[in-house]
Amino acid sequence: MEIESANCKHRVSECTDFNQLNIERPLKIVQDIDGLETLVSELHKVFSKSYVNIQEVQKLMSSYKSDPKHWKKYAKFDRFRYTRNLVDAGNGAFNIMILCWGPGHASAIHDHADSHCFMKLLSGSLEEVRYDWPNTVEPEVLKKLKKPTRRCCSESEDNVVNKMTNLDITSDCDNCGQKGKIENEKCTDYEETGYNAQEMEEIGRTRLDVDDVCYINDALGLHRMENPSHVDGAVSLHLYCPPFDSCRVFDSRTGKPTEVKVTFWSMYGKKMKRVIESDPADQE
Ligand SMILES: N[C@@H](CS(=O)O)C(=O)O
Ligand SMILES: [Fe+2]
Repeated sequence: MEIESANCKHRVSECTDFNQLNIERPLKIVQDIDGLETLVSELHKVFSKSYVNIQEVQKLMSSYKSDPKHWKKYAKFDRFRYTRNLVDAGNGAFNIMILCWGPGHASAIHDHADSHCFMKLLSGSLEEVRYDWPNTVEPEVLKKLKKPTRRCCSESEDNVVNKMTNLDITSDCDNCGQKGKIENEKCTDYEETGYNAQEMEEIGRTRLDVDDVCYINDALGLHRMENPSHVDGAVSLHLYCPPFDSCRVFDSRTGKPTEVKVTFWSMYGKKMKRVIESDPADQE
């Protein structure tokens, strides 16, 4: 399947072919959408169709040239952590928001709740750090991809060939109780903490410059974003489809996931009342 035919109106795990999701590099195309409002209305047009391909969304986002006068009313910073500022709720099909990163602000390692995530840098610079999924957590998309596993009691000799990641979740065999290989080999922390801890593996870093667009979904791994500047803020534009209001954050030392709510700092340019709860804005 070609990249053009990936329908991002659906959750990532509902896509029928996963190879096309692998857009790893920031896209650099400069065209001429002349304002954020125009971009949003173009996105509405695209998402009113039943079939929306990933590249179409990426191209649209690339076609808009960032200009602070278009988005400054949404750019509300906090001293302590990055903020999420809703621009448009996309008629329920997507949401688009502006994230403001103060100097040194970073997100925790997180997933994207089985949604497609497009991101464009509007100002400053950001670094994306990608991670492999920890062996102990299986995302929806990989459950779908997984072929029948070889069982230790030899009911099935099917080989598991997982092309997307080395995800390897093993557990005791239901029939004979034999322990999974990974569990036997890597259980040093398990007895003390009750959790099979494993340091998370970094699989790549990408520096984003202004107007670059990149894309991630759970099939491609986990990530965290960081504003590497200790002086300047950064502003990014994020589009999620379908929209989500919670995701998982991961402890980089153990891979342990925690479900967190994601909230908005402002909506449509108006600051929200402060609700104290955790989200992926926690610093490393
Ligand atoms: N996905 C994160 C921002 S980022 O670090 O990609 C969020 O929506 O808060
Ligand atoms: Fe993210």
